[in-house]
Amino acid sequence: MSPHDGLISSEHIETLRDAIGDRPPYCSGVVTPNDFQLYYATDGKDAQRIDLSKATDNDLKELAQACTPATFGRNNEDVLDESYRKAGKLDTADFAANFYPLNCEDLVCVLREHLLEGHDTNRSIKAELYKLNIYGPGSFFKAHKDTPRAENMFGSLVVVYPTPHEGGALILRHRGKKWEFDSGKILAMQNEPRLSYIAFYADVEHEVTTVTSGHRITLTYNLYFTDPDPAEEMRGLPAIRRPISTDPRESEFRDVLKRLLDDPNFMPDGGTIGFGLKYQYPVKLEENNRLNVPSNSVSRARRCLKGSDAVIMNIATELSLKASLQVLYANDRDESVIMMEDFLPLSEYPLGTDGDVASHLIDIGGSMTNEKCLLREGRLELRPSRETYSTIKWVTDMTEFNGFHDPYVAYGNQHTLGFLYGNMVLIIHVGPYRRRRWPNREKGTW
Ligand SMILES: O=C(O)CCC(=O)C(=O)O
Ligand SMILES: [Fe+2]
Repeated sequence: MSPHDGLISSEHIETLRDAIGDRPPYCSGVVTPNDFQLYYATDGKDAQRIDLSKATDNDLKELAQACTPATFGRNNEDVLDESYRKAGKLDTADFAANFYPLNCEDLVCVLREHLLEGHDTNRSIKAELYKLNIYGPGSFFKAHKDTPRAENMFGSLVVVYPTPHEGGALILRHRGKKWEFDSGKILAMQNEPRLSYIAFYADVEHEVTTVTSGHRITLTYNLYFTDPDPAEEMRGLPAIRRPISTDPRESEFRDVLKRLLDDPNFMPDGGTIGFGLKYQYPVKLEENNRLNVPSNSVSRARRCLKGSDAVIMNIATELSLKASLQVLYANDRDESVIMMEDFLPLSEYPLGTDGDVASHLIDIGGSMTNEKCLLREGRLELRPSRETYSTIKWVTDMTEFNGFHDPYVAYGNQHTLGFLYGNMVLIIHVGPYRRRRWPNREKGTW
């Protein structure tokens, strides 16, 4: 037995993992709007109006004819490929509908209670109308993820009109699980015309199965957070003024973590706990970024943490633990990992005879703290540290989807092209037991 065994037992890890729980990454429901009118006008033709609660076949055919084939995002461009997506679309300039999802109390309530979690529940949100789509017989949209339009975009909302249709179910897949939202069936079960809707997080893969009869007409919206993270705003306020959340998941995680911190057998000498992020956050290293200028992807992700990722971060911060998002770079020479506070574009670097990427990261990260990375409040941005993967106690495994392959050219006795793989994770530092009993509030760490 190594002397480190028992610092954190598998039961400790299980307890923490269970306390975070798992929720589906979507919510759905039906609503009754004021009306079902749709106005549209394309190609300089007269404007048309249809009531989509009682549209005739002819109305729908005319609407379908006014639409153009729907494109989709692939490798940063909009492409038309009917083997991947077959549907019609109208752009927002060409139609108007008398429906405003965020004026709809029921919908907002479901969104807040079943999709947004923890501190996100009360954040201001914005729904931006994106397209009208029409899926006639034979239309479909193969599996994809929606293109994030901005850092604060957290999801998509699809609203389906009650025009009868069969097929055209939306299938969602996330972390090995699968869900189905069959708007045709849901709407057929209602005893009056309604809209059915589904909202899901941006990193959830989804597809629309083939429509076999009728027309499936949808409005799609991009969903954004419009205010700063309240937890961010709270930082710096005395601990006593932090609101105590009533979210059941937060209180469970808080209770479990507190109990463990009070347990002398839990990491008696302190240590580092790691969590794989459950949701995906955009990582952007701009091509024109100057060599070795940090990308700020981590600080952007930090402001927009979702679901259980936000729960862990908020509770750890509330308990004065040192918690942060870090980028782990695996060293190519040994078991060690380099923990950085951001992704670091590394287009070129000199490879000395005994150099390796990890040492280089330490060097440039270290030099950056002195020169370029003094933040507004005097906090140093990039502080690299060397750990080994196994000294971090993983409560949930590191997930692949917050990683980034950065190609670099190394100059040694020959040019080589390498790839550096960085992965964003949530790290909590736990102090030794004797210090946890008298937390050093001034330093803000246990
Ligand atoms: O129509 C739907 O249910 C989904 C449409 C979609 O995935 C998209 O527009 O990106
Ligand atoms: Fe989509």
